[in-house]
Amino acid sequence: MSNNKRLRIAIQKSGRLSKDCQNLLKQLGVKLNLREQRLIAHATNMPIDVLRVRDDDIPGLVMDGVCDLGIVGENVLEEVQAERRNSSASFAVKKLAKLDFGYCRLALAWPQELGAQDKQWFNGKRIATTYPEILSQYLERENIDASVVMLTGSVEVAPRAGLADAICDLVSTGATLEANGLMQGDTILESNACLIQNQELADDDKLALIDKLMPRLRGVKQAKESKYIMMHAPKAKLDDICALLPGTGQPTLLALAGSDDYVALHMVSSETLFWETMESLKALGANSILVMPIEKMME
Ligand SMILES: Nc1ncnc2c1ncn2[C@@H]1O[C@H](COP(=O)(O)OP(=O)(O)OP(=O)(O)O)[C@@H](O)[C@H]1O
Ligand SMILES: O=P(O)(O)OC[C@H]1O[C@H](OP(=O)(O)OP(=O)(O)O)[C@H](O)[C@@H]1O
Ligand SMILES: [Mg+2]
Repeated sequence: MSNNKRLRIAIQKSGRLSKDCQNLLKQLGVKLNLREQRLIAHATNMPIDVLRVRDDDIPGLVMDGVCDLGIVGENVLEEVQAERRNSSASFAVKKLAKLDFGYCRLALAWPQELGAQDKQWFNGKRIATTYPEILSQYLERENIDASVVMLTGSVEVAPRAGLADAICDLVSTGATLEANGLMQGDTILESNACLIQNQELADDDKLALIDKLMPRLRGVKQAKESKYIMMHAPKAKLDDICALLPGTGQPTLLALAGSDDYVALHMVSSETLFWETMESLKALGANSILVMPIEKMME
């Protein structure tokens, strides 16, 4: 257990999740002095320390209580959980939130020249992956008798190198598969980054700090999805205009200096305005239509 009085958060040191994790902490109001080479960064305005490590180590650090919180891909979390379930190490964590970055999927792929294949094709084949536990569970579920070849990197070259017949790897744009002449098959897992907490965390001050950060996290997410919409709207068409606006929120109507026919209409919407809706609003006589991003929100 961490007996440090400061809340310890583990994030990826350098890789796909690093920038997004740093941005998130900044949006939550955590001021960090991140010097590139430092393993631990201390927040200057809250009792928080950020540990920067390899993503593979993050679930274990949180499960063992070395860190109180961690941000990691669900793919890595599931793999480590399955690994630890087989040994007698602790594997439970509390998933506090699924985050809106780090999206990727774990998918099967094989050489393009073999053409489309069904699941039965994998029987007797060798599949290279960095996620042996997740893959084995899938194979068992689907009743496929294939062998798993564990590689920690460059999985895409395995078929060409003769190390395996197929692969099971992370895909986001599909560019890496294409560059290696591979064809994508079933998705085994869809993954986002997530925020996890040590399950046995009992320190009241740390729990209170997490309780303070969680509404901020929700606020950041909500703000990202929301827009502030403003326009000048003809009074005579207000009902038609409101019917076109997304969401159920009531707009604010303000008098427009020098005009008896128009009002200024403002509203916070949970979604953006599509061009088509803006054109319809304009056709009803609205003008000066603005759709603006929102930085922070608290309801
Ligand atoms: N296109 C993508 N490919 C791989 N991972 C992605 C992608 N998009 C998002 N991710 C997520 O980012 C996580 C980290 O990916 P990255 O490639 O930086 O890991 P890594 O090479 O294992 O880094 P580390 O050195 O920390 O072990 C992945 O586990 C996954 O959750
Ligand atoms: O579908 P794509 O958009 O091409 O992304 C998929 C690739 O990205 C990841 O590797 P990454 O680039 O993070 O490098 P790494 O394997 O060295 O970690 C992953 O292992 C794939 O190789
Ligand atoms: Mg890693």
